[in-house]
Amino acid sequence: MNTTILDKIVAKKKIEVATAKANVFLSELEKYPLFDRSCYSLKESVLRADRTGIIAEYKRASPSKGIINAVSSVQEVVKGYQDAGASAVSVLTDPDFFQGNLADLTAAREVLTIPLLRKEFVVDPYQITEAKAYGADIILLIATCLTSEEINNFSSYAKSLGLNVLLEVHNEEELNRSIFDTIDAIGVNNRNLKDFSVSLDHSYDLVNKIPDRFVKVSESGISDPTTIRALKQVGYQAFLIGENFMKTDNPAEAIKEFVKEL
Ligand SMILES: O=C(O)c1ccccc1NCC(=O)[C@H](O)[C@H](O)COP(=O)(O)O
Repeated sequence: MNTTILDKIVAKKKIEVATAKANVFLSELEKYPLFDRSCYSLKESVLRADRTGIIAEYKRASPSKGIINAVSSVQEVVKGYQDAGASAVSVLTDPDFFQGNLADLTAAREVLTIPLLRKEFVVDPYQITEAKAYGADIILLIATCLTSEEINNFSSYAKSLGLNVLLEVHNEEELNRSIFDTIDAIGVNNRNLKDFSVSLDHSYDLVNKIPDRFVKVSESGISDPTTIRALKQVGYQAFLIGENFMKTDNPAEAIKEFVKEL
């Protein structure tokens, strides 16, 4: 069987987490000042009429596109996202494939009063403790990378810390084996993480299969306000957008212009 980039990301992630665990014990993370904090609710933020439903992402690079934006500062960008009406902000913390880090997450937390997602490939509950300790309100669980048992256990642990849980699926099989009451939001990733093809059909095909008690999120490949209007019509409440803003010289300005067209 061919090894995909996703396999490589997950393999590298397991090594990264083992190193982190050896360097900073879990009991130490639990003493970090940001760990003892109540989290902003993703659902409440998404439902607010004065916000757009956009979960705007800070993304320096990606496996599919290489370098996207190596210059814009995290605080300037995420503050701009918030000021433009984003419902939440997503910050990638993977260093090897996305050029992110946990310091970016804490820097974002310092300037935000809206929910903050740690965008990461979670393979171990230690990363969930880290997410809280470094300032996140939301964690992502990617069904493609996890068993049903892991999704159940990891989401229960995240809820016990007061975090919001966003589950990411790409097809019906993943959706059907991943629904637990400890999940707050379900995101349909329009990008196939194995071959990077992008199609909004995934969002349209799955929307009515997601129970209405979950916040419905459409993720990736969104570059046009018209697409958001169409996705809203079929039942999506939130929209994860990264590259479309980050590929510009001024992501904060780009979201402002985008929102004017909604
Ligand atoms: O973006 C990639 O190339 C990628 C490759 C492999 C795994 C994950 C990947 N992206 C993570 C994301 O989920 C996106 O950053 C996010 O949905 C925003 O997508 P976009 O608006 O298309 O930047």
